[in-house]
Amino acid sequence: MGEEINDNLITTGSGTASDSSIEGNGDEVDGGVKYYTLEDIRVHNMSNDTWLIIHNKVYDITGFLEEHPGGEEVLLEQAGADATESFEDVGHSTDAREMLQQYFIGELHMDDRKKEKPKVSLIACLINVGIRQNFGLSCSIPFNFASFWL
Ligand code: HEM
Repeated sequence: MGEEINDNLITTGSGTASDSSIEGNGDEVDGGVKYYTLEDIRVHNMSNDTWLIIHNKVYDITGFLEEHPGGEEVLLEQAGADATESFEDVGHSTDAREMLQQYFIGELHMDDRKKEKPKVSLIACLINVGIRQNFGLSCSIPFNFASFWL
C-alpha cells in the first residue's frame, strides 16, 4: 500500500529514519530511505559502479575508490557485498566512520539482514553467578554459561 517498486528498489512514504522505526518484511519502510536487497547490491561490483554494505547500510563508494587510504583493491574485493567484518577488522577511525555518511544511499532490506546474536558477556554471567551464590539462591552456572555461548 502506497508502495513504489522501481528497479527492485522499494520505497514508501511513512515513518522515520531510525533503525528502531523500521519494521517488518519490506512492506513497511521508511520515509525517504531506500531499501535494497542483496540481489540489487550484488551487481554493483565494478570499479565504475561500486556498492558496499556496512552495518546494514548501503554505500555507493564509486567516487571514493581512488581516495581510500587503504587502497582501491581492498574495496573492490568487497564490492557488491557485505564489508562490515573487513571494515571493522581494520579498526577504522572515527573520521573514517564519519566519511561513510557522504556515500550512504540506503539500507539493506530487512529480509536480507543477518540475525545478530544476543550479546551476553562472560563477565555479566560471572557476576550473576556470584550474586546468586552470595544470596543463597540456587546456582545456575550451566544456564549462565549456556546463555553466553548461545
Ligand atoms: C567506504 C568505506 C570505507 C571508508 C570510508 C574507509 C576509510 C578509510 C580511512 C579514512 C582510512 C585511513 C585510516 C583511518 O582513518 O581509519 C582507511 C584505511 C584503511 N582502510 Fe578503509 N575505508 C573504508 C572501507 C574499507 C574496507 C571495506 C576495507 C577492507 C579491507 C578497508 C581497509 C583499509 C585499510 C587496509 C586501510 C589502511 C590502513 C593503513 O594503511 O594504515 N577500508 N580507510
